Amino acid sequence: MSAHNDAPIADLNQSMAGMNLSKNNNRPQGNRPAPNRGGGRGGRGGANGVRYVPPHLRGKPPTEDALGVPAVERTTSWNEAPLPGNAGQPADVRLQSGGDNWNGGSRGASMEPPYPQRTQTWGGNAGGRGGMARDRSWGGRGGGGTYGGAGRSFGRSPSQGAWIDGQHVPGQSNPNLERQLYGEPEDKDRQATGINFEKYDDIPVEVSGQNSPDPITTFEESNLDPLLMSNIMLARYKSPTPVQKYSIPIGAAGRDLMACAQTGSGKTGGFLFPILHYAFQTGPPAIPPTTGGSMYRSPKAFPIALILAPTRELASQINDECRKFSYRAWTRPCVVYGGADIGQQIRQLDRGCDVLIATPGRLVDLLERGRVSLAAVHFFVLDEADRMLDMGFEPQIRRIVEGEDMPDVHNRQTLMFSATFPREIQMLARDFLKDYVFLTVGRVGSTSENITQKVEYVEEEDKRSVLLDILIAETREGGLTLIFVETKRMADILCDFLVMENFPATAIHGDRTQRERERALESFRGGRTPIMVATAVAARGLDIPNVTHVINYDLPSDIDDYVHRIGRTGRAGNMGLSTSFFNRGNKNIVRSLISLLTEANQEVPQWLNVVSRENTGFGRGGRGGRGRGGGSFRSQGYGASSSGDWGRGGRSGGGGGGAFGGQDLRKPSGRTSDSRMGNGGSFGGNSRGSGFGGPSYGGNSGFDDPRSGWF
Ligand SMILES: Nc1ncnc2c1ncn2[C@@H]1O[C@H](COP(=O)(O)OP(=O)(O)OP(=O)(O)O)[C@@H](O)[C@H]1O
Repeated sequence: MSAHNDAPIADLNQSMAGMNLSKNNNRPQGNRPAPNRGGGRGGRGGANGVRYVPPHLRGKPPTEDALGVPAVERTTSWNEAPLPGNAGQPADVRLQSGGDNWNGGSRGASMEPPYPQRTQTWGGNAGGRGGMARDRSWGGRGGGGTYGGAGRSFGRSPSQGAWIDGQHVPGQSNPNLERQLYGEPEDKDRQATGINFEKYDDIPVEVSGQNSPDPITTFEESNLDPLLMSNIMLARYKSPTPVQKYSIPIGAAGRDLMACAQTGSGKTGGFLFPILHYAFQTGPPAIPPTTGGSMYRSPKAFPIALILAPTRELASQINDECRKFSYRAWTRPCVVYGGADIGQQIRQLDRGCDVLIATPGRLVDLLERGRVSLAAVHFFVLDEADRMLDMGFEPQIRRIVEGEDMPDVHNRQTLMFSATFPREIQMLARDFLKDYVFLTVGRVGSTSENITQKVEYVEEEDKRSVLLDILIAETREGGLTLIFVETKRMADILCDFLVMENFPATAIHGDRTQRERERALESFRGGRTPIMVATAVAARGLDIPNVTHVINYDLPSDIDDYVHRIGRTGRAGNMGLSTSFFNRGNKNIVRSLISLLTEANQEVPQWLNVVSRENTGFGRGGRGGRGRGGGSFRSQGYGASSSGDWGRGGRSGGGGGGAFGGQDLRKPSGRTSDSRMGNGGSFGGNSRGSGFGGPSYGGNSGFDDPRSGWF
């Protein structure tokens, strides 16, 4: 019996009657004993309908969450009450419920109410030892079956497909679940494609690598598995994005891929479609004989695909996408990440895990506990690959890839995706790839032209008032505003400030608990707090519909981080706006910022060009060199009251250091008399007397390495 058959128990018994249980086409008929646990727990679970209560919740009132934590806890933020869809349940409670819901996910739509009693039985109706094993078992007695068969009774629902006798048998349609997974056409919390979706096709694509397969132009010609196609149609994807046009045939041809495409252009589908196509066509893998469990060991998950992502929220989102495209299929996605109850995640893994989405730290933990084997991994994916291979993560990635039982590079398919890919990381990435295709849609690290990018000169001390100006002027119309700051502390401070000013804001950063992070994201996504202050933890990958404005309150020091941050808007062909506050602390980014703006046909403020030209002098004021008293940028008219347009005359007058060059920059392009640009800003003047690059700006005070909180 195959452990991957997750048809309902009753249906399964029927179908088993006519099944040749000994036939198992693509996996070894191991002579391992079936773990006692499967049958045994079936017995304990008893008949259908008995509700399983996890050990740590037994005897507790149902009002407590799955972690045993009371529902009420501190939120610094506005209105972070649970979403109606979640009915007061934190994500971890969702993990417990409905059959197709067992992976949870950050969206409130993760519930599958119709089948709770089935999915929470343990061992199913067969009961006792002879029943279907809960776990993947290895040809054991009592109908335990072999891996990949029908033994996974725990958590199944009628909509879960199965792999029976070498055939993929899709589960039954479930309109409720469909609504939850795919939403209604007009759902605001789903990313609808925007008016510029077709324009993705105008972006030049470059492919290098030997014998790269031809791209497809439509889904219809892709030869994707019919069930996957039907799920893609349910998701209302009409045509593939450029990265998908290439990655689908490249993936199907068994090739490795390093793909670089702009933010919001469908890279997630770019790797999920080839994985799921393969899985739906070939069924469960054979478990390598040396790595299976035994009756004395804990059960292990043997995913066929491992997808690594840098943040919990992104991992959760990929899991949601995977669930969407795995609807009615035999495959079960599963997500594990830090900050959440590991026991809960282990229970999820025990129920079956075919596509594992993980953050590296938690995966290493589970590998060390022997709960996951990578021996059956056919696809290894690094999403945000450049981030995953930078100094923060690289050792863990190497440990996972090289220090465990994952097939070597020649015996797996490796796919890497990102919107940015610094050259040195590309070189490093080669360690994990073989004969790969390198795909670029647009220039590596370019931004989407769907994002209108503005850069405003704002001194540090003026940022708050400028921000308020922007937020007040914003005609929100249901749009969401995401504000990036550099430190966790600043995220809290700014969020509190906005709340005090009566703006509905929340915050997300690495010092908040996972529950707080999830709630913040939910309340932002749902529009109850349409302003979210975030650190870099929210910079990559998050696909939140209706983010109409990204504000870089603090610019990052790395241009690639800028690309990812502003990429939270202007996705899937929609238009978006980004505003970045620039001041002397950001001189490091100026040149690359100008290149990026120019390339994306964005307006480059004249003053920014001047900053760039004078960059060599830009940082010297602090050292008391050029800045002292002379050559003040501002005294030459930038922000001087006489210049009118540049604001209010600055605070400190010119001359404090600066040395921004001696040009008259009055009336820079596009400025009106609003207060932002010159709102006390003193480009050359600096009341602290430190000049450009002085210690107060862009320094590290209060800076927390965002990496420390990424898990
Ligand atoms: N073929 C398609 N047709 C319509 N919508 C699509 C298609 N492919 C992806 N999308 C939608 O586009 C949005 C962005 O996709 P996705 O999150 O995969 O982008 P990405 O390239 O991974 O972005 P990032 O670089 O920020 O991670 C999602 O809401 C997704 O559902």
